[in-house]
Amino acid sequence: MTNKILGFIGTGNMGSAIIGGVIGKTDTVNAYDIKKNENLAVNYKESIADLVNPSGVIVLCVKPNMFETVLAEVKNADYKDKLFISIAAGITKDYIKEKLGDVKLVRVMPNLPLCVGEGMSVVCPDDGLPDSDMEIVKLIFESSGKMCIMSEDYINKAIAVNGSGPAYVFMFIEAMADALVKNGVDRKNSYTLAAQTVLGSAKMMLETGLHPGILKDMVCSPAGTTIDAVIDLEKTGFRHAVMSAVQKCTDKSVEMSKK
Ligand SMILES: NC(=O)C1=CN([C@@H]2O[C@H](COP(=O)(O)OP(=O)(O)OC[C@H]3O[C@@H](n4cnc5c(N)ncnc54)[C@H](OP(=O)(O)O)[C@@H]3O)[C@@H](O)[C@H]2O)C=CC1
Ligand SMILES: O=C(O)[C@@H]1CCC=N1
Repeated sequence: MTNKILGFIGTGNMGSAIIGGVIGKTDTVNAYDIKKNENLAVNYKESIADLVNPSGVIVLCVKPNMFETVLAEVKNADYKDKLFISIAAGITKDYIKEKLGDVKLVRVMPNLPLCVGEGMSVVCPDDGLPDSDMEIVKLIFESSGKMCIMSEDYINKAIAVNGSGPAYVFMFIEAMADALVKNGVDRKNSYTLAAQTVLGSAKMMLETGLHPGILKDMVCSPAGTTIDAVIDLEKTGFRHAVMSAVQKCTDKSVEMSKK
């Protein structure tokens, strides 16, 4: 529990996912968005200045292309001693400090599964950030999943797995389900089979701590069904396709960070 007032700018996919985890863990959650999400139990303010002035912590959850506009409005408020948390891809801490000066700043790359309490957030704090501020960051991002602390130097690499990765996983689930549908299984059961299989496999790896190769080998019976699928996946370049996609995503993050 923190007695700091949290203020969210942007309550779309990610703003609302993060808010969902912190509701009840702090006295007040305020928000500003150009359109209100009536399903969120937050106090919407009418302007960015109205949001920033009473807040102790400001979480920036707008798209990267809105940062210039939003930070210009933040500058019209009482913002100097506040803690800022930015979750945007491609917006560096240097960029924010260029606009706001030397504010207390933490860059975070969270992911969409925060909205079901199974998020993975990469947290890049400023050197020397007070422990009390770090406690708030932990409160926010550990309420809806796991977090790890890294230097900002690694954030473009991390984004390509924890930030963007859910999209690839959803595609994998969809592909497995489509294959079931081709073989006559109904859609609903196909999605449940595919999604629960991904969930269970991920949970097993995290809970056992075993190497993924060992777990894969446990599924591949000699002359059984799985090894035929594994050989086909290797032939069609499955693992290369994933590694190449992750690299493309990293390259895009680096490119976005140059602007
Ligand atoms: N989606 C994801 O999986 C992840 C996204 N991120 C980062 O999170 C950030 C937000 O992404 P996401 O939640 O998906 O985006 P959304 O578009 O869902 O949410 C952004 C919200 O901000 C609103 N908005 C636009 N302009 C302003 C403004 N000037 N002031 C206040 N609110 C405004 C948007 O309204 P409107 O829709 O009307 O424009 C929208 O409601 C991005 O920077 C992204 O890089 C990080 C990790 C994962
Ligand atoms: O696609 C994007 O730019 C954002 C960042 C990570 C996930 N979605």
